[in-house]
Amino acid sequence: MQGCFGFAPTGVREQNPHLDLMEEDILYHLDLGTKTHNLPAMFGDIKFVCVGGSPNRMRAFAQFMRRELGLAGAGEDVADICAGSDRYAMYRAGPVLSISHGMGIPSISIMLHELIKLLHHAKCRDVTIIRIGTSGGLGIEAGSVVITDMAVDSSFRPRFEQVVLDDVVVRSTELDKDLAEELLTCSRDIPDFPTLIGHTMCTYDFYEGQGRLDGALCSFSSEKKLDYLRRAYEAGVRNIEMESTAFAALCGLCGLKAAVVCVALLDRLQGDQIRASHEVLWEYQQRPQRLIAAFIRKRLGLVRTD
Ligand SMILES: O=P(O)(O)O[C@H]1O[C@H](CO)[C@@H](O)[C@H]1O
Ligand SMILES: O=c1cc[nH]c(=O)[nH]1
Repeated sequence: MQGCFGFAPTGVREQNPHLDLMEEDILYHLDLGTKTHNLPAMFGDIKFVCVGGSPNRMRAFAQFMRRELGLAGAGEDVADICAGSDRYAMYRAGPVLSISHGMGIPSISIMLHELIKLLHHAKCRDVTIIRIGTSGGLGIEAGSVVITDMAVDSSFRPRFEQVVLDDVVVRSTELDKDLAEELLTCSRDIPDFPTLIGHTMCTYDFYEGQGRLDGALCSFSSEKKLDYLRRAYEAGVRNIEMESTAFAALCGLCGLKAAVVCVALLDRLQGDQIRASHEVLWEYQQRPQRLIAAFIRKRLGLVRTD
């Protein structure tokens, strides 16, 4: 079959027949390409891909993973593989790739198209991809980590609508249930913060789209906001962010086992503004990273000696 992607042992689920007709594939926003780079040599052994909004977070995660995996060069700065492009940043730590995706669905979609093609060109197999992000919690304590069982849209439906030409194509947002359970099991070894499984609501906006009263525009009352957030809670939503439905849809269609793990920066039933200090927020951001490091170490059969 032409232009197929099949990272999971179960094989192919999506195809782009045009790709095989192209002599060269330029991954413009990553500043990589099939003629300019030896992608199988650079990335063929990648087994885990972790993505998150901010370049600094993803650099810190790669440095942290180097230490956690006991790799040579741990403690030194890591090089940005996409330094020729200032759209996204990409770092490596052994079999782990750490990439930033910016904010919102358009930004993560562009990155994922190019990343998935990169993994395909590099002939990667059995890749697990995890979004490690931040979110607004719903009825949960700030600092809690939510492992997403289902990514839902702002009407609490497990679907992602992609406009393709002049059609709206509806895609499933199912995530890998076994992977979510495996992550929950790993979290039991990290007692310093609560971790739970729940639905994650993905919106197109941080302010009106997430029912905030503190944006430049707001046309609803405090009562309407709370009614909406309470209905979301009753539908099983435990946190709100801005990429999970597109992430789940694209990864699922391309055969990647995917998970979303986000820390809650606040409880949206209590307020809208993020008031925690930079130090507290930095520590919160590290919580999903610690959980994923424990998961990767376990998958690689590494035993803690410290
Ligand atoms: O913390 P990250 O992963 O960037 O993601 C969350 O933070 C951003 C909003 O502040 C949105 O992109 C949302 O999804
Ligand atoms: O409330 C929040 C916090 C982080 N990210 C979001 O998308 N929403």
